[in-house]
Amino acid sequence: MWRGLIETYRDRLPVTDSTPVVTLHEGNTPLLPAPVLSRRLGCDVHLKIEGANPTGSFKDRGMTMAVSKAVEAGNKAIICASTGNTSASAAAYAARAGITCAVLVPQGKIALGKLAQALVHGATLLQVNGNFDDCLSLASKLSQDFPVALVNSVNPDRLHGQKTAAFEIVEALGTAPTSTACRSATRATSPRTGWATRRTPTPGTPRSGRGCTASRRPVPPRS
Ligand SMILES: N[C@@H](CCOP(=O)(O)O)C(=O)O
Repeated sequence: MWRGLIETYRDRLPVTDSTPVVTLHEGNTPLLPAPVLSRRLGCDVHLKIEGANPTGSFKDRGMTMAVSKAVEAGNKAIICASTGNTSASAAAYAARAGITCAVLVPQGKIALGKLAQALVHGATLLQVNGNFDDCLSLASKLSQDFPVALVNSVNPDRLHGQKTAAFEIVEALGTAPTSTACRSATRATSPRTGWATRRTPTPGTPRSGRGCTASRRPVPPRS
């Protein structure tokens, strides 16, 4: 049975035997061949279906790490700024860990379905009269002034979790892809995914011969 990212990739993550693993069995998402896009772009395109994660987004990859490490450090509460997916994920993992989750959202600028997920999982919602950056500054200040862990992707543990998508991609393809692309909303994830695919051992393939560029630009068509 799939036991979630931390158990699967613990040799490549900053965890020890004493790290409490907070998991909803995230990861192991399908890598779907995309024939229409492949024809249009002139190369083999695969789509990683991250919506198949427990709360419906790739954020769960990072959140299993961030919440596990927050609990390991003795935190009884986490905080995040969000416009949607991060709040749903943070709330679900906090509920799993039995700790408090506070979510700062820009008033009127959050996806309602995601807001509902956060509330259903018991998060405390603070609406801020400002934009996402204002929420993040406030969340960051609160995490400095109070014993509460910030779980936005400025938290390096989040990025360690999110890089695991690369391990799954390489395992599914049997080799590193030429290029990975993430939508721009995942600023922190794109370089980290490229970093990880470059460093994932691929049996039978010289590692140095397989480059991977994390890019937000489409892959140029083959001539
Ligand atoms: N669009 C994001 C904003 C938070 O990003 P994060 O990478 O810091 O979690 C969201 O889902 O709220």
